[in-house]
Amino acid sequence: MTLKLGVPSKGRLMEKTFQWFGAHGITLERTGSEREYAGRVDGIDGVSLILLSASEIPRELAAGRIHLGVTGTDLIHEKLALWDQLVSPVRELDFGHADLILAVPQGWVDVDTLDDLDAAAAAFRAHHGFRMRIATKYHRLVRDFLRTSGVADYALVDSQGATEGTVANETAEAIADITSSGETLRANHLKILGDGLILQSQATLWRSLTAPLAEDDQATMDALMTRLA
Ligand SMILES: Nc1ncnc2c1ncn2[C@@H]1O[C@H](COP(=O)(O)OP(=O)(O)OP(=O)(O)O)[C@@H](O)[C@H]1O
Ligand SMILES: O=P(O)(O)OC[C@H]1O[C@H](OP(=O)(O)OP(=O)(O)O)[C@H](O)[C@@H]1O
Repeated sequence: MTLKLGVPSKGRLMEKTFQWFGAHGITLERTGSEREYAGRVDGIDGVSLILLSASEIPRELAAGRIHLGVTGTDLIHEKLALWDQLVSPVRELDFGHADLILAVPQGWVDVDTLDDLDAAAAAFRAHHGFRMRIATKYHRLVRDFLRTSGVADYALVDSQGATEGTVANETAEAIADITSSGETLRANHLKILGDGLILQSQATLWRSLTAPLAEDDQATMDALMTRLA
């Protein structure tokens, strides 16, 4: 058997994950053609590389189909109810930093806090006859956050990308998405609510609490943990 390590298959997260493991003497690389999702691990025996979408890594860890995986805190908390019973964080990797935030149009001059948003939501419904729409792909995290904050008069609209554009496109009045430099928010004339920080995320190495470990896998896991410590 081999220990299965799930890593994002493309983009910033893949490159930085490869660099991070490289700095610990473990070489991860893609093999085959540019479009083939195959990979190799050098520098430690008994580990195989599984290239996956960052958003699917939580599910694979939870199902025990991979033993270890790199993905953002945001995706683990969003995709897995009771995440701490299914996975455990091994190391925060100090890249992929992003904040999940709630933002409204810059033109909403009277709305700077969640209390303001709550008042605006009630006024919006009275005026338009439907609930204020918040576009996001983080349904669980946003619902939990707004429940705790006492905001109830809204409807979530699913947006799997280009979320900041939904306000200009008039498919939503507010958004909840991740931000890092803030440029996408500014370019789309949105402002973050003063108390609108939902979650701070970064790329993290997670260990599955459900993946079965054969005896030789356990030895490989111990060796890997020592190398990454
Ligand atoms: N601008 C950013 N700066 C820093 N981290 C980011 C940024 N955008 C996304 N991330 C982080 O990268 C991780 C993957 O996000 P992304 O949305 O790119 O993945 P994905 O949609 O699952 O990818 P795929 O298209 O393969 O499904 C998340 O944990 C997210 O927090
Ligand atoms: O604060 P910034 O540095 O501008 O980064 C934030 C943007 O980055 C992510 O989008 P991504 O590039 O992954 O594209 P997406 O909108 O299709 O998810 C995120 O969804 C924001 O739109």
